[in-house]
Amino acid sequence: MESSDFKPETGCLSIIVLGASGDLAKKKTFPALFHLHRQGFLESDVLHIFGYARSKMSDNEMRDRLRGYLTPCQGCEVLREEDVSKFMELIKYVSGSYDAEEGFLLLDKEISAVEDSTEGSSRRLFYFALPPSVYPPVCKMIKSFCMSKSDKGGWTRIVVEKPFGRDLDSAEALSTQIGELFDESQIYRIDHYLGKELVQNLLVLRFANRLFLPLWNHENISNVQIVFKEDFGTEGRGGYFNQYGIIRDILQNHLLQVLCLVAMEKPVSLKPEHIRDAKVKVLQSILPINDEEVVIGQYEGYKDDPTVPKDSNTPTFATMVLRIHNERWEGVPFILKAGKSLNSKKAEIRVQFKDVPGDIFKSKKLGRNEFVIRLQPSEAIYLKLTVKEPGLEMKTALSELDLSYRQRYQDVVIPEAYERLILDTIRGDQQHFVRRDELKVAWEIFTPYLHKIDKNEVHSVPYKPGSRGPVEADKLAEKVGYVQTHGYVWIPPTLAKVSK
Ligand SMILES: NC(=O)C1=CN([C@@H]2O[C@H](COP(=O)(O)OP(=O)(O)OC[C@H]3O[C@@H](n4cnc5c(N)ncnc54)[C@H](OP(=O)(O)O)[C@@H]3O)[C@@H](O)[C@H]2O)C=CC1
Ligand SMILES: O=C1O[C@H](COP(=O)(O)O)[C@@H](O)[C@H](O)[C@H]1O
Repeated sequence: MESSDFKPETGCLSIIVLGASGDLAKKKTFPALFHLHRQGFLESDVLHIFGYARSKMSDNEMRDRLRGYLTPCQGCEVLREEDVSKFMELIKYVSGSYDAEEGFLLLDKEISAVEDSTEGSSRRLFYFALPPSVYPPVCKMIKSFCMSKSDKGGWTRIVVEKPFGRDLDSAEALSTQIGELFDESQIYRIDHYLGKELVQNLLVLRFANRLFLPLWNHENISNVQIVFKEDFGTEGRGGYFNQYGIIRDILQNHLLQVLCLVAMEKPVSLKPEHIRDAKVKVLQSILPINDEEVVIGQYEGYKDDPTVPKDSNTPTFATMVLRIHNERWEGVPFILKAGKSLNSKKAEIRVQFKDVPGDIFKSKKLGRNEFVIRLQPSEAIYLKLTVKEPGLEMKTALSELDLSYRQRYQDVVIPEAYERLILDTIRGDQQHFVRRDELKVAWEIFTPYLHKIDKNEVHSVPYKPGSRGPVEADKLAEKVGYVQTHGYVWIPPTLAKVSK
C-alpha cells in the first residue's frame, strides 16, 4: 500500500500492445501509456513500446493514428508537442497475424534487439487489446517465441481485458487454455473499475474508520445499491454489444467487483492474495439469482442499429438483486443496476440505513441515512443525515456531511483507472486484478440467468431513451426495501451564500 513497499526494477521494459490498430488500444491503452510516460512513471531510457496488429503500416503511420487520441494529462492545460514527440519516438510497429509464427518471430527479434542494447533484465508486458477469441493462439505464440530471455532475468506478463468468456463454461475453457501456458502470477485480468479512485478508497473507508465497523451489517443497513448509468446508447458498438448485453458488459464484472469490496470481510492483510481470498469468500456466499428479483430492459431504438438483429432480446438495462448468505449480510438486498441510454451518467454506491428505532423526531418522514460514494462524475463521498434546522424552532431537516473531491483536493490530479492499473502490472502488484477463482464464481452467479435470456425464456422490457429505465426496476427496488428520499436539496458549497 505504501509506495515505500515498491522496489524499482532495472532493465529494458518492453510494452507490447497487441491489437494496436483497434479501438481500445488507441482510446485507452496508448493514452494511458502516454500519461504515465509524461508523468515520469515510465523512463524513456529503458522503455520501448511495440504495437502489433494485422494491418500493414509503418512506424510513422502507427504514430499518426495515435496522435489524435493523446490528451493533456489531468492538471496540464495543453498537450505539449515536445511530450508527444518524445513518446512517439518510443513506439515501433510490427505487423503479423495472431496465429502464425512469422509475426511473433519478428516481434521477438525487435524486442531482443532493444534488450541487447540495454543493461539489466528483460521485462516484457503483453497487453491484449484483442477480441478474446484470439487469446489462446496469441498466448501460444508468445509462449513459443516471445518470452523474456531467462539468461537476463526479468519477467513476462500478460494483461487480458474483458469480456473474459460469455458464460461459466466458455470462461473456464479460456482460463484453462491460458493457464496451461502461463502461471497465475503472470496473468493480469483487468477490470478498469478496480482502478477508479473511489473504488480504491473502499477498503480504506471501511477498515480504517472505527465509525463504520459496527454499522456495516444487516442490523443497521437496509439495502445497498450499486448503480451504473450512461446517458448514451451503444452508438457504433451495437454489433459487439448485442453478443454480450449489459449483464456481461457491466454487472458481471464492474459492479460485482465493487460489491465485493463493499461486502467482503476484513482481509488478513493488504497482500493481493489476502484481498482476493476475501473477495472470493463473499462471492461464494451469494445465493442463486431469483428471477422475481430481476428486471431487464432494452431502450427503444436500440434495434435501429443495422448491426443489431431485429428480434434481439439483449438487455441494455438490468436491475438484479443479489443476496449474500452470511452472518453480516443476511436479509440485505444488494441492488445492482446498470443501463445505457438513461437520464444521467453516473456510477455510485448508495448504502441506505434502516429507520431509527423509537424515533422521537419523526425523522422517518424526511428520509433515511444514506452513505453515498459517487465513483463518477465529480467524485464525492457524502452521508445524508437528519440535523436540527438552525433557528429558534426545534425543526429537523435532511442535510449531509460532504466530501466532494473537487473541493477538498483542489490541486490533486486523480489518475485515470487505466494508468494506475498498467503501472500495477509493471510493478507486479496483482491486488487490483481479478484472480481465476474469482472470475469463476462471478460467472457461476450470472450464467443461469444469462442462459435464460439467450434462450428467450425471459424478456427485455422496452424503455424510453433518456428515461430512468423500466418502471418495474424502481418498483423492484422499493419492494426489496429501498425507500426513496423526497425533498432533499443539496446546495453545492461553491454556490452557497457567503456570510458577511
Ligand atoms: N458532494 C456532492 O457532490 C453531493 C451531491 N449531492 C447531489 O444532491 C442531489 C441529491 O442527492 P441524492 O439524494 O443522494 O441523489 P438523487 O436525488 O440523485 O437520487 C437519490 C436516489 O433516488 C433514486 N431516485 C431518483 N428518482 C427516483 C424515482 N423517480 N423513483 C425511484 N428512485 C428514484 C436515485 O436513483 P438513480 O440513481 O437510479 O437515479 C437514487 O438512488 C444529487 O444531484 C447529488 O449528486 C448531494 C450531496 C453531496
Ligand atoms: O467496460 C465498459 O465500461 C464502459 C464505461 O466505463 P467508464 O469508466 O466510462 O464508466 C462502458 O461504456 C462500456 O460499455 C463497457 O464495456
